[in-house]
Amino acid sequence: MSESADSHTKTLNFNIGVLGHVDSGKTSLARALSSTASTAAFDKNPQSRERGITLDLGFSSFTVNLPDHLRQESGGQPYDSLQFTLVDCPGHASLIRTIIGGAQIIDLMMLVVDVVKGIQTQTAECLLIGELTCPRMVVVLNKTDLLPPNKRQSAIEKMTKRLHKTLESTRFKDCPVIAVAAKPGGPEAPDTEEPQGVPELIELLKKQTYLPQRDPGGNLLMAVDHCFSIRGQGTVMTGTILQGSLAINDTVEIPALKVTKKIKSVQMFRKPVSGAMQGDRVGVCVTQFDPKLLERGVVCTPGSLRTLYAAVISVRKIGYFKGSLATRAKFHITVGHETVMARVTFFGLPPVDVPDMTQLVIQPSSLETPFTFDKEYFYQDEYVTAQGQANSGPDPDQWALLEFERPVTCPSLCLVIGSKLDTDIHANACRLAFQGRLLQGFEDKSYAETALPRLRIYKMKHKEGQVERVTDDYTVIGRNLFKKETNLQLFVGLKVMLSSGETGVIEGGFGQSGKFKIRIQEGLHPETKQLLSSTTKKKGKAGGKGGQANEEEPKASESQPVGIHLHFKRYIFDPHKKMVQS
Ligand SMILES: Nc1nc2c(ncn2[C@@H]2O[C@H](COP(=O)(O)OP(=O)(O)OP(=O)(O)O)[C@@H](O)[C@H]2O)c(=O)[nH]1
Repeated sequence: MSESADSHTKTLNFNIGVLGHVDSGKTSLARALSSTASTAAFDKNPQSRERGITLDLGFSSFTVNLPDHLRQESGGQPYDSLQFTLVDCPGHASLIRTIIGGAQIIDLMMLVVDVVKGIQTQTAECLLIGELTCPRMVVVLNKTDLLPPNKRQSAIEKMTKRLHKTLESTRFKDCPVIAVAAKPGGPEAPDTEEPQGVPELIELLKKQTYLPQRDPGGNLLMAVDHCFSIRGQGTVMTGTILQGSLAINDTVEIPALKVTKKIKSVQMFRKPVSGAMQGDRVGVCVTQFDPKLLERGVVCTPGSLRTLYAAVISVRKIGYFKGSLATRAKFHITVGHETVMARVTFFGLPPVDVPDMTQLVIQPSSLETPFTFDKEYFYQDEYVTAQGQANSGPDPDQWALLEFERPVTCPSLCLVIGSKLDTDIHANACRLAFQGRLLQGFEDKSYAETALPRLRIYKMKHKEGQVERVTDDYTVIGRNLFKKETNLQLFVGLKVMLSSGETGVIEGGFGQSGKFKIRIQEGLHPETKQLLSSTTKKKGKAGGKGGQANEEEPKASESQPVGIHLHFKRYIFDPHKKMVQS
């Protein structure tokens, strides 16, 4: 919670994410709110006008009188005013980046809907993101001036009903819906045209506020969105503190530049302060560096962030995503404050014939599925939705390995969103594919050799061959299970099953053509011997070499009555590709 420059007044900062489909009027609304608040009689604070028009890279703020319910809630720590910081989220990529980065600090989401167009693709995506990250929402139906005056009220009511129906299945079930015209007349209208419904919206926002939980503890993480230098003073980075706190004289790290810098001064909305904490928007002046090197990025407690080449995440498919989640496919991954491409490998626990109910228990934290290197995991060609869970609840026991195209810097356990941003926004399809939480990061560039072999993800394989002949009561020669070039040593010791019922063990290769010896511990059944010797006799007649151990390949047309079945596991990241018995 911010302490304003004047130590006699204390301002409570409340962050509102402004989200909605392209062109729904987010920026116009943010502008209308800021200017209405600073010019109208909402605020008796003399500094509000100056603050209210601070528009910088999608962030604006305005100050209003503290509502009574907050005065009561804040009890021993009374505030004098309430500052709304609007985080206007523009294009999609920056939207999810901002939201994920700001997940801990957005206290309320304002979903802007074009009243004429209703719910559009991005509206639905914003709703999803809101569900993942935001405790409260207000829906703003914008552009009501475009409705014919005589049908305006009924059209607004109809749209409100439709929205409530859509929201029924979300946790924003009873959220308020309000109608406005942020910029009546559209782009051509003169700026003097007064917005409609904005004072009412401000009142509604005030009612929806609560005391946000901010934690000054833990490592500092600040998202920087702008950087410039001031001659003689240093370089200023503006941004939002996502985690922890900072103060003058602290040393902070800029991971992208691999440098640490000392904080010389801090400002909040142009007023000097001695420090700031989670949720605050600040300008931080540090010792000089070239601002061009850091357009956007993060600042943190030295050594607290990790640069990852790959990661294991818990994963849940987003129900509205129509595409498939195929292993080895590439997705845009938003993690921490970055969006990068990554190749994804999905895996889960081995399938069970009889469902073990303990495996279907949903983790209460809903996003964090325990992950450990000690378990064995089952490779999935495609993400598997847990039985009976549909897409609504968290999937237990579903993970994914992400291999980033370039390393990412992020805090541990952060939220991860996978999307297909290259899908056409007008295709009317949800581009958010899955969400999860980062559970295990791989910081070593050579993770494929060092860490991945520890990740025991296996595929089940099945091979079928035939017994060619018997050499003695305890040994048979098999064929057609392996190719000539297969390294049979990798299979030595694996158990096989004969179609006649006996089990055996692969003892080693036999000759050069991929044949192999099987040791039958219990001995061959007399019937099996009988069956095989009759085939061998037949073959002997045909080929003239029956009974003798040789490497001649039998003709494909010759039927072999005894089959060999081999089931084994293959660990997909095993550098030696050793085969293991199932
Ligand atoms: N008629 C009318 N037009 C509006 C209203 N609000 C916004 N517009 C117009 O709608 C267009 C989009 O407005 P913006 O505020 O830029 O929308 P946005 O959602 O911020 O757009 P992006 O950031 O590009 O996603 C502009 O041409 C605005 O002038 C309104 O209340 N009525």
